[in-house]
Amino acid sequence: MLSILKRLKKAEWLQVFASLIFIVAQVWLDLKLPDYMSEITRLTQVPGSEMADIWAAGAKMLVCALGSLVSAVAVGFFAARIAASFSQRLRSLLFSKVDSFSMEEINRFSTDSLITRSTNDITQVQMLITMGLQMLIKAPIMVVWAITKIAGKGYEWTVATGVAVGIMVVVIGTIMMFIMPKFKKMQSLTDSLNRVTRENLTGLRVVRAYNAENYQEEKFEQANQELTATQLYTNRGMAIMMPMMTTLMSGLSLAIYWIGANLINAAQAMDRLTIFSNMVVFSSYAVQVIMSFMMLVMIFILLPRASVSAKRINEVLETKPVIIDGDKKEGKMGAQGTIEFKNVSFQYPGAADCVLENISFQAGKGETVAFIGSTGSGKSTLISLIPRFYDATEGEILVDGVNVKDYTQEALHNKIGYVPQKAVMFRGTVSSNVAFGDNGKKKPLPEEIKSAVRTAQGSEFVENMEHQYEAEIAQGGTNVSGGQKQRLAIARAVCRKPEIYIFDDSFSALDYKTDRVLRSALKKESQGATSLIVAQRIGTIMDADQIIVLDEGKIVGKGTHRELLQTCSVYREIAMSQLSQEELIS
Ligand SMILES: Nc1ncnc2c1ncn2[C@@H]1O[C@H](COP(=O)(O)OP(=O)(O)OP(=O)(O)O)[C@@H](O)[C@H]1O
Repeated sequence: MLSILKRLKKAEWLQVFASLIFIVAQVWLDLKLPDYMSEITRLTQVPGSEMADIWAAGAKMLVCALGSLVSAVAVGFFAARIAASFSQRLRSLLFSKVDSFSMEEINRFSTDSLITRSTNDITQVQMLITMGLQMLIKAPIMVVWAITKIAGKGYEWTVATGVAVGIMVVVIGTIMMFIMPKFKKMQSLTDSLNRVTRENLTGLRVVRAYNAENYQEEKFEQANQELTATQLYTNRGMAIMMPMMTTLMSGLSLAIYWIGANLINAAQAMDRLTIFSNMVVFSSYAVQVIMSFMMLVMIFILLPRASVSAKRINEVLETKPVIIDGDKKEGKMGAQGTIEFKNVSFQYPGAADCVLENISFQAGKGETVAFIGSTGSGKSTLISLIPRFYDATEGEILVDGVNVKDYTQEALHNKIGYVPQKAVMFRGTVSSNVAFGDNGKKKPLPEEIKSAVRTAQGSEFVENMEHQYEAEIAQGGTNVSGGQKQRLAIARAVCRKPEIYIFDDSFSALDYKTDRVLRSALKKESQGATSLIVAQRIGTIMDADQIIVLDEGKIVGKGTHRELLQTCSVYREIAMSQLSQEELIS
């Protein structure tokens, strides 16, 4: 918890200090009240007291109470401000940290846990700061101050208070011992609940189509049940604790009055009034002591969960991304548009075997290199190494003659137009999705956006939409078809005017005709740009300058379509399964 508080800014520490002053003022004013109460008690008992004196003491009491109220409001105000601005900053820090993560870190934490950490965990810390600042500081000051006030006012009462505090410590300690570990479990159970909910919502169509609602509900119920059981356990602990505390408080007041009654009985007549007034004051202070402990109990309720949350937030913030930026912004002179893999091998983090082994090839400027192979042969993995979604385990990948690790990621990504296997759309408009991101150049003009959509064969459907290029795109592109999403994703890459295109099976949702027309439009548009295309269809890649055939992570064939038909049995097999005899020899 403390390590996360190190991230508080100077201005926030100043506000903490200001709160401290108000808290001390509040405690002082609260502890002043019993003194006036004692004076009023004394005045009412002493014959011949002036009514005006009673009014004066009452007025002072009122001023103290009002002062305490103002201080409490001020502390509440500061606490809310500090907590809100601190959590706003934590959210931004987490967001940009997660943005800098490679797929390895994202997979390590899991998307669901990263969402819980950026939302629920920060709320826990925010709650602790809001409540804690008021209680955590106030309670100890109150306890110490109240104890010094009651010291010496009668050892019988002090013993009674000591016993009550002793009982309370034992009760709190025992209950905490049982419920603390449960608080720790609660956050990871929230992760699970998020995971099941997210999985269900993203896969809703499949869930419906397969009548899997019951199965999903069972999974949700299990996660929900576990979280509920843990919450019930902790809440029951708290439910026992609170009435015990109030009983203890009432018991202590009773004990103080009972002891007081005995002391008054045994005392001389002239001492009775002093004992009575001491008793009134003592019982007020003793209640304040117990109240302070109760406040600490409240903190104990929040603290374990918030400190688990703080630890989880810190884990993310302190993670050093495995992908470290280089400092180069430019490639080698004369090597622009070239890509070279030199003996590249790759193993997914935690996986037992290499997914890619000893991959070497070169792509010259303006060339099209295609990758084909059976499912799981490593095609997507291979091309994901170029934008450094992962770093190669062995070997080197050169873009424009420079190792990808030596570039700043921004400079590297500015060179690339990447179209993923599954087209990703963001909530916004057609234009905002096509002109997405930054490529280090000027923002594209509306004409350029239109031209990119035209190249991607998307003009017709976009212009048929209401508001055309300003038509709304729902989150995840749920209001456009799979093929339309792919076209917009391709238009996004075209609009970027990159040196290198990477198409990860990006033509699969297009019909054969559109696929062909799109590729020829793309060829015209992207003259001079190097293209790497992963495809399942031979038709898509037949014209490539170089086709690389992958099998179980190894290159088993390299050459043009015609060459491979002669030399590579794996390629021939794929080709024969897709093309007619005429197409094969044409
Ligand atoms: N994040 C990951 N962690 C561990 N292994 C992975 C991960 N992603 C993919 N793999 C494994 O790597 C291998 C290659 O996967 P990849 O997605 O590169 O294949 P592919 O040739 O593109 O397949 P497809 O044609 O089906 O898209 C597969 O065996 C897959 O199980």
